Amino acid sequence: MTPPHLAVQGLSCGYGGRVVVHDVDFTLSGGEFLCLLGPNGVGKTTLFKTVLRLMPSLGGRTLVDGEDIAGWSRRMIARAVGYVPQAHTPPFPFEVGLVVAMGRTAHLGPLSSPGRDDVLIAEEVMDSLGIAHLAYRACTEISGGERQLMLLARALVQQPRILVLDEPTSALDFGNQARILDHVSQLVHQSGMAVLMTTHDPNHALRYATHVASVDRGGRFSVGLPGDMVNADYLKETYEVDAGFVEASLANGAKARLCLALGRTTSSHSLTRQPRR
Ligand SMILES: Nc1ncnc2c1ncn2[C@@H]1O[C@H](COP(=O)(O)OP(=O)(O)OP(=O)(O)O)[C@@H](O)[C@H]1O
Repeated sequence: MTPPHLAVQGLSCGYGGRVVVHDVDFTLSGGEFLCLLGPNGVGKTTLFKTVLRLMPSLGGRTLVDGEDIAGWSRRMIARAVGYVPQAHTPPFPFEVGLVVAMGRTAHLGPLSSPGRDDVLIAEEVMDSLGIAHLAYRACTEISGGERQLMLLARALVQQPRILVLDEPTSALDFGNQARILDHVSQLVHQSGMAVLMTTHDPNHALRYATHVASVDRGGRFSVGLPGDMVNADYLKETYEVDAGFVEASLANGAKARLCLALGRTTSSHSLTRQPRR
C-alpha cells in the first residue's frame, strides 16, 4: 500500500453560512490513528462530512497525497477514503452480503457488478469482523450493532488507504468494541492505513490513538499527542466531569493509562448545553 497522506488546511464548516467548526488544520499519514473528541453537537460529524466533500466547505481545502479533492469524483475519493457514517440504514432490504460487496463499486467499471474476487474480499472482511453469518439477512432486519459492523465491513472492502469512522463503536458491546478497535489499530500499524475516528469514549483515544484532536463548544479545533490532550483539566472543561486516571497492564505487557469519570463538577447543570459562540 502506498502510504497515504491527508492534509486539511484552513477548513471551516457549517450550515447556510452558520459556522460550526472553524480554522481546522491537521495532517494524517499512514500509520497514524487520529481520534476526534468533543461534546455532543459541536460539529464532529459536520467536520468529517466537510473533509470528505460530502457537504460544501465554508473555506479551506482537503488534500489527499497533495491533491485538492474538490476536483475529484466520488469514485476517486472512495478509492482512497473509506467512510463509516454515524448511523445509516440502507433504504431497501438488501442482503447484508450485497451491501458489503457494494463497497467494491469504487474499483469497478461504470456498468460492471462485483466479480468472484470482489465477493471473496467481501467474505474475508465479513469473516474477520465476525459477521459472516449475517450474509443472507436483510440489512433492514438486523440490530444496530450488527448494522455498524456491516457498514465498517463495507468501508473495509473498499480497501481504502484512509479510513474515516464516525462513532463506529457506539452500538457495539464491550467485547466487540475491543475487537473492532484492535482490528482497526492493526490495519494502522501493520498495513500503514491512516485512520480518523470520532468517539465519545476518551479511553478509546488513550488506548488506540497516535494523535488526539478536539472540537470545543466554540467550534475551535486543536490537535496534539494523547498524553498531552487527554488530561483531567481537558475532561473537566470538555465534558464537565471530574476524572481520575488509572494505569492498566495490557495482554502484551505494555501499560495503558485510562480515565474514569468521578462525577459531575458542581458547575455542570444540563445534559445538552448550548454551544458557546
Ligand atoms: N443538516 C443540518 N442542518 C443544520 N444544522 C445542522 C444539521 N446537522 C447538524 N446540525 C447542527 O450542527 C451542529 C453540529 O452537529 P454535528 O452533528 O456535526 O455534531 P457532533 O459533534 O457530531 O454531535 P454528536 O456528538 O452529538 O454526534 C449542531 O448544532 C447540529 O444541531
